[in-house]
Amino acid sequence: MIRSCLKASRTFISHCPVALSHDAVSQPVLVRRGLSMGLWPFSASPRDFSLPNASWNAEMRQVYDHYTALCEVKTEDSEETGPWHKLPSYNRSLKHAAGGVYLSKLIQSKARLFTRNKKEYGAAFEYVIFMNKQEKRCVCAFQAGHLLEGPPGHVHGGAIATMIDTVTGTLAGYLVGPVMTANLNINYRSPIPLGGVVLIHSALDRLEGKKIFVNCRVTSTDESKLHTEATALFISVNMGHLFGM
Ligand SMILES: CCCCCCCCCCCCCCCC(=O)SCCNC(=O)CCNC(=O)[C@H](O)C(C)(C)COP(=O)(O)OP(=O)(O)OC[C@H]1O[C@@H](n2cnc3c(N)ncnc32)[C@H](O)[C@@H]1OP(=O)(O)O
Repeated sequence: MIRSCLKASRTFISHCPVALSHDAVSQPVLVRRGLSMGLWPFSASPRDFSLPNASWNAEMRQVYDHYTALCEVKTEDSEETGPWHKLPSYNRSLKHAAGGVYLSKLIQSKARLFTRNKKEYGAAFEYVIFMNKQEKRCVCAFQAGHLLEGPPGHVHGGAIATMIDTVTGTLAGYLVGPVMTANLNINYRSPIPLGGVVLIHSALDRLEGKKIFVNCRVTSTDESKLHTEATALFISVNMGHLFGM
């Protein structure tokens, strides 16, 4: 069983955008693997859910174009990489999931990332995350679909919390490797209209041993309106923790 867990974790590791070296199962060592996902095991060309689609409104597209331009600085001679990176986003993390420790094969095969479990464009979580590793921060453009309604015409607080957990967790994971959320503190300041686009800004506050403290602000795209503020604590875990070992 331990061998199958290790195999599962290695499969997982080798397909993370920011992954650990193979001998990092018990001792994380960060290895930047770039954004290529060419060896993805589930299909020849997995869908990157963070690419523009027909459901994106003009504001969402505008933010995407703005940050994409900051990713690629083209000169006459060469195409340099800017300080920002667009992260790809897939709906499955694991082929073998928890190595059979907890999950039945049926559940393993059907498991999907919560925020990417709708095939219908625009129905729920449309988002794209841009990472700035130098500044240890990221920005997410989030367009909330009609299935995320809470108060009439506005986004459900749980859906907002999900996105905050996702963005802050992605930042923490990008910077230090596998993490789990230990604490999430949220203040809802003003409601987010359904179908609207907001920016979710997240930055590293500090690292204390295994603890990663991250802050987060959800604002309008022009940043004039504050919708939500949050702080999050993530704990660095080894792959064994994720697989119940
Ligand atoms: C792997 C990534 C793959 C990504 C690829 C797919 C891409 C898509 C990206 C989407 C990104 C989504 C990101 C979502 C991430 C979740 O939503 S995770 C799910 C929700 N979280 C959980 O279920 C966590 C459940 N809790 C646990 O497993 C364990 O309690 C923890 C949090 C891992 C900590 O356990 P532990 O390692 O034994 O830590 P422990 O030694 O007890 O404590 C370490 C330190 O932290 C402190 N601490 C621990 N808990 C707390 C707390 N709640 N409050 C304050 N301090 C605390 C302790 O006091 C201690 O402090 P020091 O004494 O060192 O000063």
